[in-house]
Amino acid sequence: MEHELENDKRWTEGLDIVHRLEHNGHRAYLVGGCVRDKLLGRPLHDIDIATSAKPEEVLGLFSRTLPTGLKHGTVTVMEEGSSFEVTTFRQEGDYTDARRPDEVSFVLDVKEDLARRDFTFNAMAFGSDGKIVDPFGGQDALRAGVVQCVGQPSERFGEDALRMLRAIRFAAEFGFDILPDVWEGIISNRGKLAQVAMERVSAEWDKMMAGGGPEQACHYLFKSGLLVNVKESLPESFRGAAERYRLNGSDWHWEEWGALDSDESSSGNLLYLPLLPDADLRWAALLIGMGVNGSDTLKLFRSLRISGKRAERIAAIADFHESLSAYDESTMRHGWIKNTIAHSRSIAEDLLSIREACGETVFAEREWLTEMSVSSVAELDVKGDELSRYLGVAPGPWISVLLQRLLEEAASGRIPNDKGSLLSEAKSAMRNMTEERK
Ligand SMILES: Nc1ccn([C@@H]2O[C@H](COP(=O)(O)OP(=O)(O)OP(=O)(O)O)[C@@H](O)[C@H]2O)c(=O)n1
Repeated sequence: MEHELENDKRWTEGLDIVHRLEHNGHRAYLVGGCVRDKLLGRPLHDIDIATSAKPEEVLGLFSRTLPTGLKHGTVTVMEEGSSFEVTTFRQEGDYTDARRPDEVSFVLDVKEDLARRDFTFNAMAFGSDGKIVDPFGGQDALRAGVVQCVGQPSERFGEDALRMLRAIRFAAEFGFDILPDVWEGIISNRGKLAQVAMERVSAEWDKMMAGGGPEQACHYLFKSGLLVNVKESLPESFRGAAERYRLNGSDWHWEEWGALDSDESSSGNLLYLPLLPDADLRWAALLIGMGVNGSDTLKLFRSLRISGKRAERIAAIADFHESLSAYDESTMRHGWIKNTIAHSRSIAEDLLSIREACGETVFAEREWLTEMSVSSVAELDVKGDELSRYLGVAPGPWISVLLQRLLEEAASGRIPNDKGSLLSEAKSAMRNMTEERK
C-alpha cells in the first residue's frame, strides 16, 4: 500500500520534531487530523504538532522555519523536504464573528488545547511514548462511526460556522452518522454560515464533491438547508431545487435517464454521484439533475469563486444537455452532432459518462460520436486561405461561416473530409450563399 509507506515516513518525520522539542525541555504531540487519519488507516495530509514551546523557542530550535502565524502561535518547520505546522498549546478567546477567535492565549496543558477543537476525533494527541491523549472520547467516536462535537455543538458552530460544513464532510467521507445533537446544532446555527467567506465554503463543498461520499454530502447539505444560507445569493434555479429537496427529499425526476433508486430517507437520486470519476463531472451531474442550466451554472461558480476553466467545462456539459431537449428521436443524431461541434468532443464524452452513471444506455450516441470524422474546424482537410484562393475571393468573415458549414456537412457524414470534396462543396455553398444574399 503506497499511502501506508508514505504515511509511515511522514509520521516518523513528525515524531522526530516531537522528540527534538522534548529533548529541549518542552512537551509536544502530533495532533488533530493526522492522528484521526492514522487511526483510520487513511492517507495523511498535514502533520500538525502542538507544543508547550513558545513560537520564538520553536524558531530558535529548527534551522529552516517560516513564521506562518506567530500571533496564533504557529511556526512552519521544514524538514526533509516536508513542512510541519508547530503550534503552541493555546486556548481561544471569544468569537464575535463566527469565524476567528478575537484573541488566543497560550496554555500549558495539551488537554486545554484539545478542548478548543471541533470534533472529538479531531481532539486527540499522540505522544512520543506511543500513547494517545483522548480526553473527549475521539477513539470511541471513530469506533462507533459518529461525528460528535467537543462539548456543545451550538458553541462549537457559533465559534466557527464553517465547522457545520466540516461535520458534513467528515460524515460523508468516512461514512459516519451525525449524532442528533450535532444535527440539531447545524439546523439551529445554519444562518451563521452567511458570516463565512465564500472561498472557505466552496473549498469545503468542492472537497465533498471530490471525496468519498458526494451523494451523502449533498444529501446532508440540502437536508440541513445550509446552502441557502451562504453569504451570496445563489441562482434561483439552484436555491429552488435545494429547498425542494430539503422539504420533500429526492423529488428530482431522473426517469427520463433511466430509473434510479429513490429512497426518501437517504441520498436517493444522488446515488450516481460517486460513480463519476472526478469532482467536475459530479458537479455537472448534480446541477443537471437539479435543473440548473449552463448560464446559472456559471453564475453559481462565480459566487463560489471556482475557477474559469472548471466552471466553463461544467456549464458546457449543462448547456449541451439542455440544448438536446429541442430534439426528438428522429432528429437526436443531428442534435448530438451540432452540439459536439458547438462544444467539443470531450464535453460530449463527459455528458455520456454522466448518463451512463445514471443508468442510461448510450450505445447510439457513442456510435454517432465514433462515426463523426471531424468535430472542429481545425480538423478539416481544408484551410481558410485555401478556400480564398480556390474561390478567388478576398479573405473576410465569410471564411469562418463557410468553414462552419463545411464542418457540419463533414461531421454529419454527408461529405467526406477530404480536400477535393470540401472544395467542391465550398464552391456550391458559396454559390448558394451569394444567391441567398441577392
Ligand atoms: N474549523 C476548525 C478547523 C480545524 N480545527 C482543528 O484543527 C485541526 C486541523 O485542521 P485542518 O488541517 O483544517 O483539518 P483536518 O482536521 O486536519 O482535516 P482535513 O485535512 O481533512 O481538513 C482539526 O483536526 C481540528 O482539531 C477546528 O477545531 N476547527
